[in-house]
Amino acid sequence: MTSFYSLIRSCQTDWDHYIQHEFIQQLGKGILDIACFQHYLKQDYLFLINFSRVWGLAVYKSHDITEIRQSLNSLKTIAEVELDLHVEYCKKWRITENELKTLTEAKANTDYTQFVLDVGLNGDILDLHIVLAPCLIGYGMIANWLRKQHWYDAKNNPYTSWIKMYISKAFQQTMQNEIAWIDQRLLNIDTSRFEQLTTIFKQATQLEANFWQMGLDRSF
Ligand SMILES: Cc1ncc(CN)c(N)n1
Repeated sequence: MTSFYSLIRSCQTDWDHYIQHEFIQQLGKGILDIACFQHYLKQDYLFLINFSRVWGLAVYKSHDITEIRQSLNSLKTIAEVELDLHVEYCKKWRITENELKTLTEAKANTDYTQFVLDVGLNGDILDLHIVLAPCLIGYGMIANWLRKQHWYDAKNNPYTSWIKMYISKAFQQTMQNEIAWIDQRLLNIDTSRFEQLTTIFKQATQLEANFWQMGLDRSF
């Protein structure tokens, strides 16, 4: 049976590279250079703004009022809650709001958001959810993977607060709801449609891994 996990299996090597990326391993061990994490956080502010635009697109692409409300809810959560939390979180890492507003967008960031927006504009609501899946579901799975590692020492790790956001019940529940939504839509698709979706999923997964690499290299 085709399910969300079939998408992962279709690009297992890329998926593992993303979930277990060097950036994540160093973060989990608490040895990631703070400058790399700060660079990542700054770029992620720009990413979240673009990400909220994509949910706006999902509102437009929705089939019915239930889907409209669902997408609107995601848009509101990012624009009204997550972005404010991100700005506050950045302050703890000595990144000012002014700095966030005057950032230059890194290539890995532009490439990723451009791809997501292109898929969103040209595809349907299912394409949109699939292109966003490595982002939404991937971070929850990264947090779960980190939790399973023996070297995760929560007390002495400066990045524990970041990991906790994605281990949280609220985030894990959102992730499970998204997996269920996708599973439902994958039930009745044919092989060629599934192949289209695997191409989108694989590319988005690679672009997420590039985002980690951008953080690690502090590149623009
Ligand atoms: C680049 C990226 N990907 C995913 C997430 C988690 N929604 C994020 N904050 N930033």
